[in-house]
Amino acid sequence: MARKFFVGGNWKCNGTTEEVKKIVSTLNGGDVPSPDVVEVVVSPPFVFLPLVKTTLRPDFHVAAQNCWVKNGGAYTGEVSAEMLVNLDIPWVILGHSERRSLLKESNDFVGGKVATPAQAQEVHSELRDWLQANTSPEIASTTRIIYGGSVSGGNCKELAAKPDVDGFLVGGASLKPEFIDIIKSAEVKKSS
Ligand SMILES: O=C(CO)COP(=O)(O)O
Repeated sequence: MARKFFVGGNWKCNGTTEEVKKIVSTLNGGDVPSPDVVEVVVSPPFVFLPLVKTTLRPDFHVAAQNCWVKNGGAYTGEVSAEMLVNLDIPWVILGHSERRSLLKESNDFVGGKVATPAQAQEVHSELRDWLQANTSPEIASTTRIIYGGSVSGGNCKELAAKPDVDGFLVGGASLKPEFIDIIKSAEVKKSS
């Protein structure tokens, strides 16, 4: 498989210590395809990173939700990439649309409105065409283009079946047991 399916769980600004322990326990008990079929990364709020990192099953990875563009210094409230690497967290979500929406830009598909599988495929295919024209055939064929916006246990299989949907960034549903079903949707790729 040229592009391994990717499932990211963005917990956004949610959770208490007890809730985080519960989510981790659900994930740890979930029966999911092996890491050669799907790469799973969950992204808790900064304050829970060490807890999740030390308690989450080793076949799942942990990401931060943002990081500062510069090294450490007089940047109150920021977290640098160096700090994440120091915690052995080499993943980070950068440029999430909700960070722009804090400044009131629209965010139509997040939190309730899902694109149809055909719409997702159309946009992903155009992005891949752009990569083909502007980078290289190798980059175009190996870059994973993941869909985010109201992915759920109910719609994940149909979305995953589209050839240019290489995975998901899941928000609300990543806090629920249905996240396991979403991870399982990677199996669709094996039969396509
Ligand atoms: O923003 C998203 C993933 O980071 C999508 O969020 P929802 O799945 O809650 O719509």
